[in-house]
Amino acid sequence: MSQLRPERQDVVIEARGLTMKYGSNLIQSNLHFQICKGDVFVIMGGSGCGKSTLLKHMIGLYQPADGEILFGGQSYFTASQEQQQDMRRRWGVTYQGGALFSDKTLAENVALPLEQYTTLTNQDIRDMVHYKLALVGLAGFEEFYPSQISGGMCKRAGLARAIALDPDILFFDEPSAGLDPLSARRLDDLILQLRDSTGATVVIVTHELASIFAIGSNGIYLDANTKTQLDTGSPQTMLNHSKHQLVREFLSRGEYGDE
Ligand SMILES: Nc1ncnc2c1ncn2[C@@H]1O[C@H](COP(=O)(O)OP(=O)(O)OP(=O)(O)O)[C@@H](O)[C@H]1O
Repeated sequence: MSQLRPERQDVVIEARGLTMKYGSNLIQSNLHFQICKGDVFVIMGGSGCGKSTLLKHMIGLYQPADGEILFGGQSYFTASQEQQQDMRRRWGVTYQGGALFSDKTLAENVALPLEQYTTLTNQDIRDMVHYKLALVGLAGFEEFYPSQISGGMCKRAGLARAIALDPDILFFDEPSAGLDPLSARRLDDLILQLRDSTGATVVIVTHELASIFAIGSNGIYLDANTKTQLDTGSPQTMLNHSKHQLVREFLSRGEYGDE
């Protein structure tokens, strides 16, 4: 089993004995990890090991088969409806491709959570939308539809929507999938910049080794065969010191795996 980091005061998310299943199909069992404030926590592992599934459990889309995920000590599934709404309000989620509504402009897309969760006036919402789009480098694109901008811009617009409510935790599923290396790098920089300017904690599913090392401060490696975590900690530490050859191989694209 992997090493847990020592207990820290600023733990934002903690998984304890988390087991995830679809019906009777076991995906991962007995996961333990801690994510601290300001971490960029990377969920890693081979195809189909359950990375997206873990993210979906974290945001309350699926209930653990066993164990729990705690946010500041509170499980989403034992929280009251009011607490659940409050938790969701503090999460910003972006899916692959940005998942924008194609029949809405960028401004309308970013305005949605503000309309849903706040009592801001229309003018305040317009100002906030303008500010958030400017933060991700999309000032002036308010009236564009997703089909009129590039894939990278769509992802940035998705990010603007995710940060609309100034979330404490940002969740990303494969944010740079399909982007050219330069755009992927810019997205990484943007994620770090937003983390630094908002103080948010970031949880990210990614296959991109460059991203893993550029932005990951902490993470977990899930194994599809044994259906459990092989390691947790910083990607660099795992690369240099993981006792699992598979983890070192994964993080070095096969070049650093020999025992
Ligand atoms: N809604 C679902 N219902 C049933 N099985 C599912 C569901 N979603 C995913 N699975 C299965 O769970 C396993 C893990 O899927 P998941 O998408 O979490 O893996 P992943 O590590 O994110 O994969 P990839 O790297 O290929 O995106 C896969 O075998 C997948 O077929």
